Amino acid sequence: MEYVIETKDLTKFFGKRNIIYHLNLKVPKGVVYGFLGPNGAGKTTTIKMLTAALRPTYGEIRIFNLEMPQNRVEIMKNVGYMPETPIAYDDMTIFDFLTYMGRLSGLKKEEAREQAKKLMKYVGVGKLALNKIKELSSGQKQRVSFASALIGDPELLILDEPTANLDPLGRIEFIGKILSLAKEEKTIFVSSHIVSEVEKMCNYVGLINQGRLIAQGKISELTEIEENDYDVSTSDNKTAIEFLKEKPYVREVWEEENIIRVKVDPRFLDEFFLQFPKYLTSQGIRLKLFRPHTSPLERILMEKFSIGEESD
Ligand SMILES: Nc1ncnc2c1ncn2[C@@H]1O[C@H](COP(=O)(O)OP(=O)(O)OP(=O)(O)O)[C@@H](O)[C@H]1O
Repeated sequence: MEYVIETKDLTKFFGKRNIIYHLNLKVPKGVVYGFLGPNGAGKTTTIKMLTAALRPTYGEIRIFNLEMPQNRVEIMKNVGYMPETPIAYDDMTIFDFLTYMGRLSGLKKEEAREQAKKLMKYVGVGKLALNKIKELSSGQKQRVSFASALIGDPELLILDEPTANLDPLGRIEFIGKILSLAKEEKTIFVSSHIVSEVEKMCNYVGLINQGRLIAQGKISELTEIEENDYDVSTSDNKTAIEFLKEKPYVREVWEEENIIRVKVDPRFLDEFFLQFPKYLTSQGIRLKLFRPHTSPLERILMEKFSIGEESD
């Protein structure tokens, strides 16, 4: 397997505090890798080491199979990086900032200007081109920072909580953009603490908690275990519940705020899946909602993270 990012025993101390413990990240080419963990888990610290903004205490980092930080300049030519706190060039206009960043990445003046215009439009700040960075809202700054990461059409994007300041519509738009970049076979490493967002945008995940990698792999493989609790809503819940109560494979069934909760014997999930919708159709009852009670990734998180346990 070809890994775009690979770390071996990556470890970071701040003074005596061990913040990152023996992290072995493996990010295959062409995946959208969600680096998921709660506040303070160590996501930003890891990302800063990946982009050579911070030196590891020990451990190895290879990006495009080159060692970081020794090959920083060569590696970063092909990496678009969006830091957690974006953009220090407060007095520049958006247009000048993106043109300048294009020039720094080696583009000619005209190319840099053209690219800046295209990217401003792409991330939805075209109308603000002549506004200074310091006049922007944090969501607008985040859009500009995303544009800056896309300069030069890099193969790898490293994005640190890119949606943190976006409004709900901005988040949906952003996820759409990540999905279309994924179609172009870019590798995208994106940190987040929002499970639903990672589920929509990523096909790979690394779960980090208190500086340790707890699980890593394809989301579809990690979440393979079947869920036994389902949420169901129909156009006639009363009849649906009567049917379910009769079935030996239904362990429990009850209704909460118009949603039927069903606990199914895991050995007979197939029967449930086949018989229940068939029965509803035969009775002319419409199925409005049918989903596992807990989202698969959320379930993994709950299993793997010791919830409620405070770090030192
Ligand atoms: N320069 C530093 N000196 C000392 N401790 C630090 C430093 N930077 C980060 N830390 C500590 O390292 C831990 C991990 O922080 P980090 O910012 O990497 O977490 P994170 O997962 O990105 O969190 P968030 O989701 O809140 O951004 C925290 O406990 C933080 O207090």
